[in-house]
Amino acid sequence: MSGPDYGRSFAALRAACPDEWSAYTDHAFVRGLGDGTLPQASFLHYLVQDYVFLVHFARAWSLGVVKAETMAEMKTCARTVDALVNHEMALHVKTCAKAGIEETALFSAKEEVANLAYTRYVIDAGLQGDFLDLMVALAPCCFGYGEIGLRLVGAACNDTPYADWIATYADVDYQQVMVSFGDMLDAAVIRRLGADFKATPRWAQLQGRFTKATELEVGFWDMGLLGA
Ligand SMILES: Cc1ncc(C[n+]2csc(CCO)c2C)c(N)n1
Repeated sequence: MSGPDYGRSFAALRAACPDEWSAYTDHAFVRGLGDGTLPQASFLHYLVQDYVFLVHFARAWSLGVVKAETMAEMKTCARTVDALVNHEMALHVKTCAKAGIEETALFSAKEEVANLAYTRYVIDAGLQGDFLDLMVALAPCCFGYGEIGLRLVGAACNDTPYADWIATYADVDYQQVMVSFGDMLDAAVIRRLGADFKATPRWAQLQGRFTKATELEVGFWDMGLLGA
């Protein structure tokens, strides 16, 4: 199964962990979003946890500003921090408010272990490693949701209550952001490892980080299902 074109590096990373990648992007939670069978309690539980997730993800992307080596890299990271903190989290706030959950409750929500494991893994990849270690740990989150959004918008039944969620990630603007991120990642990889990056020992390490972050996405969906 091939996915959208988000660049060479992502295509190589994804192709090297097909089982983990389908466990993530074709998870029961994702199917439930598409056909509308996901219980609302599971969705809300996920959304509250995802708010906390985005708080820590914004911290991880901020680390990208610290580790960037070019102006293009720094701009991508700075833009993403702004998008997360000032825009994407507003969607969570709005949806939860409709269900009677206030933003202060979101910020102080008890963080599930699967959630904590994922974001701290990513932050540690950035602290211990360099810009590439951080970017490949961040990549499954961004590209995976882009791929899920595109697939579901083509296949979703019309009356799923999760149409807004699907539309957010299938949106052309979001897809364009993923294409730009893919371009930036390709340039960052080639700058540091060369055009034949897949032949380098360093690539195997980066692949390990990408695969681990993908597994942690599976754990996040599992957590969402259990929360109902
Ligand atoms: C568990 C989890 N994984 C991925 C995303 C999607 N996401 C989070 S940050 C980001 C990129 C910056 O815009 C994207 C696409 C999510 N919300 N929650």
